[in-house]
Amino acid sequence: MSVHFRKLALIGIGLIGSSIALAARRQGLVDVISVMTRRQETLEEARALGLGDIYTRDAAEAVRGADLVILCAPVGAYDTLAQAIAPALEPGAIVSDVGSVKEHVVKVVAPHLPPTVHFIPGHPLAGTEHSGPSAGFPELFAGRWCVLTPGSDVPEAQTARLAAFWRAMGSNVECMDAAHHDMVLAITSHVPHLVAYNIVGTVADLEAATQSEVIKFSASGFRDFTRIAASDPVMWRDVFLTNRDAVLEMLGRFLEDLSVLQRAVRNGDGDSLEAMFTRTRAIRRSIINAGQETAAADFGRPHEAPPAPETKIVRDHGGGDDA
Ligand SMILES: NC(=O)C1=CN([C@@H]2O[C@H](COP(=O)(O)OP(=O)(O)OC[C@H]3O[C@@H](n4cnc5c(N)ncnc54)[C@H](O)[C@@H]3O)[C@@H](O)[C@H]2O)C=CC1
Ligand SMILES: O=C(O)C(=O)Cc1ccc(O)cc1
Repeated sequence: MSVHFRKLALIGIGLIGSSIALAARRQGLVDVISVMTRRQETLEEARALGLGDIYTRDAAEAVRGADLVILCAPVGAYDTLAQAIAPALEPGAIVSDVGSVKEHVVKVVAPHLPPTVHFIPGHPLAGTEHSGPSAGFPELFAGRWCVLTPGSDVPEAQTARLAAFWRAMGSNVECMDAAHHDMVLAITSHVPHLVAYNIVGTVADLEAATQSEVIKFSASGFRDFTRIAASDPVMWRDVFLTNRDAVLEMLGRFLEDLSVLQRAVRNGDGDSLEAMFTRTRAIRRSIINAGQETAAADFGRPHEAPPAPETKIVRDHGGGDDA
């Protein structure tokens, strides 16, 4: 299905908004892109990057005449933004979003919208730990899933149009119920981020001497948590404020399972540990087979020349210069 929109309004222009601008432009999916953000500095950054055609800090002005509006701000800003755009929305427009939670979005956005628009919440399951307009790139959505959660009142043809827009940017698209989305994402995304924030936070609280060793020897496992724990603080604050029930449900299960592992370690129960680690290895293999990760070591990072080797002899019997 070929797809084309006259005017795309992006409300918020960080990693996701800028990636949509670049991908939609590259694929020729829109004639005009209007860019709205709250801060003048971010607007100027977007302008310097050439992400749109119209730049404004006025959300209503951005959506006027738009046949596709996508909210791309942290979800905590949605209520105010929906109120601001509602009076200026074009009848027949599709209003969507990219927020990481969906039930809350329906709750705070839908009541403000006129019945003449089609509200189809969305969530591209694609991102990085970087934020802001310069973090975006047009390939971000390629091969990744985008979940749409249309209400039962939305005509199928409108959902099909939005799905075609995401497919044209390289995404696979699946529709589901907002509550189901929030439960699935709680365990695949939200709890893993909480665990990463927690383990990196534990290190941040260690005394300075131990902390510097953790940083130095981080490639032993810790490093891979730090990428996730470097994700945008405002965006993730909003996720945990707005998907509380599903996160608490999945966190409860996680903590129960962690206790089982704790007992196995305490009891020296090697059979249980090995059985568990064998099951988890199989999960990673299926993610690779599904094309959602590469099998390359180091999370597919290109290998750079390592820094010059440093050898240090550490004595555990105290004293002396160990250089
Ligand atoms: N970062 C990620 O990996 C992913 C994020 N998302 C969702 O996408 C949305 C945007 O996230 P990112 O682009 O990563 O964030 P970001 O921090 O890179 O960009 C957010 C942008 O929103 C705008 N903004 C912030 N507060 C605003 C306000 N009060 N009013 C108007 N505009 C405001 C600014 O333009 C800012 O650059 C969030 O709702 C997030 O849950 C979805 C998938 C992946
Ligand atoms: O950077 C990563 O690994 C992510 O997990 C990206 C991400 C963050 C938030 C989402 O709602 C979807 C994808």
